[in-house]
Amino acid sequence: MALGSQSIQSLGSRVRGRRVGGGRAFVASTVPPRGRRSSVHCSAILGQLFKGVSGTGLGAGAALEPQPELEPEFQSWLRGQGITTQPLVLRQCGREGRGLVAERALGRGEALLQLPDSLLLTPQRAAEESCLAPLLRQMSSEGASTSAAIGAGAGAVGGAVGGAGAVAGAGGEAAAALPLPEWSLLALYLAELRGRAAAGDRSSRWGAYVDVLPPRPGTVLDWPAKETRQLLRGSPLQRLADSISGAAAASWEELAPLIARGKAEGLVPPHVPLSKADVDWAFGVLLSRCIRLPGRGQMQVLAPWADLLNHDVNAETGSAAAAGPAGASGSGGGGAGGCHLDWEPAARGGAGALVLRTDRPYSPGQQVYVSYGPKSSGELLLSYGFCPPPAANPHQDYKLLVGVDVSGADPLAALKVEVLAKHGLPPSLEFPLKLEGLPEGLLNYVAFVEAAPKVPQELSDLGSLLFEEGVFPLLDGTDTLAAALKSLSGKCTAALKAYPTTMEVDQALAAGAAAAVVNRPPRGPRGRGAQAAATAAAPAAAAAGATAGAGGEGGLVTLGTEDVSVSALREAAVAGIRVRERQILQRTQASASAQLAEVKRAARSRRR
Ligand SMILES: C[S@@+](CC[C@H](N)C(=O)[O-])C[C@H]1O[C@@H](n2cnc3c(N)ncnc32)[C@H](O)[C@@H]1O
Repeated sequence: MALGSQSIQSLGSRVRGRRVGGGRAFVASTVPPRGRRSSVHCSAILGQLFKGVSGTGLGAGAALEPQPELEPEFQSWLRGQGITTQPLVLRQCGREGRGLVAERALGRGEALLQLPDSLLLTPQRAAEESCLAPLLRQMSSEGASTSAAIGAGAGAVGGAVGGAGAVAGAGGEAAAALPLPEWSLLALYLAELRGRAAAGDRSSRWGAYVDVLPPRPGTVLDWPAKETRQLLRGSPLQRLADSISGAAAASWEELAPLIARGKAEGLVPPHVPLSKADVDWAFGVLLSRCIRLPGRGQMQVLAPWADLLNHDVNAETGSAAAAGPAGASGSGGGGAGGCHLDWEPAARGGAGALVLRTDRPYSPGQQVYVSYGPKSSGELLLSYGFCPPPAANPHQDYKLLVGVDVSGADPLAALKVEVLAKHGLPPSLEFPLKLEGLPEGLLNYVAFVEAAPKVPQELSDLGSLLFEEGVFPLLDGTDTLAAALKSLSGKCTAALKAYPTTMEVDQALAAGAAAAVVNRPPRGPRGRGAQAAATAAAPAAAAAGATAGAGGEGGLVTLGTEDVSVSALREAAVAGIRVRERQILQRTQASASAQLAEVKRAARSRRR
């Protein structure tokens, strides 16, 4: 599924003439295309969403108290690789897990991190260092490159990855030489590294990095499939979950025969399982930590140390575009605010480095954030395992899928698909409905796919009028704008009916979790063993805007005074998302009805 915001925007930009909603309260909104995000932003202020709930106690301007070094082996490895970790220090940042904090006062525009190429786990490096390197080389020389299936599927994951917008197919600077999509190469090598680490094999230089990766990244890939279906029923998030798991499955389909061949040829050391479980874990790590570098041709990499930056939605304020550590993109420097993370060729005396540039001054003790991109709370939940309160997330939306009915019920379907293609539009599109207004171009698109002209050839003129001139004509005496508004209203009704729960139930579910969490004082710093459960707890804890203490084993975490299963926490987070989605649908429906009434009134007065 490739329902890109790029298409939505190009559609919007084409629509001229009679604008719908323009100048009214219900105005058009669009999403920046993933591929063109040009900056990553960070903020030192704990997000509004999480005000006062960080377990670190590190508020803006607080002095940084000395603490024992976190992940000392990892940090000593970094130093051994020539990295100066200062002036950022690794700290436990409450519910957000580990994060990077300013150790001293930082000035605006300071170049931090400075990771050289040798410290980036690139797809090329993964291919070269993999135990399957001989096979991968052979594939490269045979020009095997990317399979279409994976390219398409993984692209969907990539979009979720770190907001990576990261298309997992050939994308990086050395893409032409890659035997497999970037995504698959990284997953393959990461799975091998995990196997080696588990067996105590310290031969890889990445061992210290792999040791600090989360045992359960907490993405939707960790959710039981049945639970995912139940939880997301009725929500457009189900499509995102499907595309993420579909891409992971497609990638595994591609890797499995290669791994089997490598084992048969004795290339895989006996202590390295390269199991599906290890590859699945690697997909989760990539989904939540992979970084896309515009400065290196959109290459996706794992970047130790840089991938310890947490997300703050406010970190993108004041700038045109953003992506996250996982999608960290930033060529172009961004707008007024926000850190900028990207490969800078001139850094390190011209050798090049991954650089994080501060957007403004920071006080000692302030956490430095980046934005993982303009993502809804559901997108963050599925891709990163945490869920900011949807009502406070400016990127919260309801992704409405609109498309030509290709089931056979519409006799004009083939012609419609053809005309849409002529205008550079796909047969179906996701439009991000928001409380503030309709996505630009939505009504034009709906008017077209719903049209049923008596003379099919009229579709061609209709396409030109709607998409090139932004004009909604009369078609066989029917006002196409009125028809689009009516259809939109109907779609909202249907979407509202598709939820398995009621608004009241969802409000209670979400509020119940929030109350239980808020009533619970945060616990002390977590140990490594508690991390998996804590990560899983993050969604509802974040949904509640508070910290859940990490508790017991076997999927149990402590929430309020009770031990509840991680499933219950996810349920509460998703309930909070459904509440917001419903509000968006209701507002859209009300607005569509009001506009429809206005259109009818105008038609009546024209007739008089
Ligand atoms: C790129 S890593 C950042 C480092 C991470 N905190 C760690 O300890 O490894 C992304 C993960 O950090 C956590 N995270 C990042 N931003 C967060 C936020 N605003 N709230 C809660 N968790 C967050 C999530 O677990 C996410 O999957």
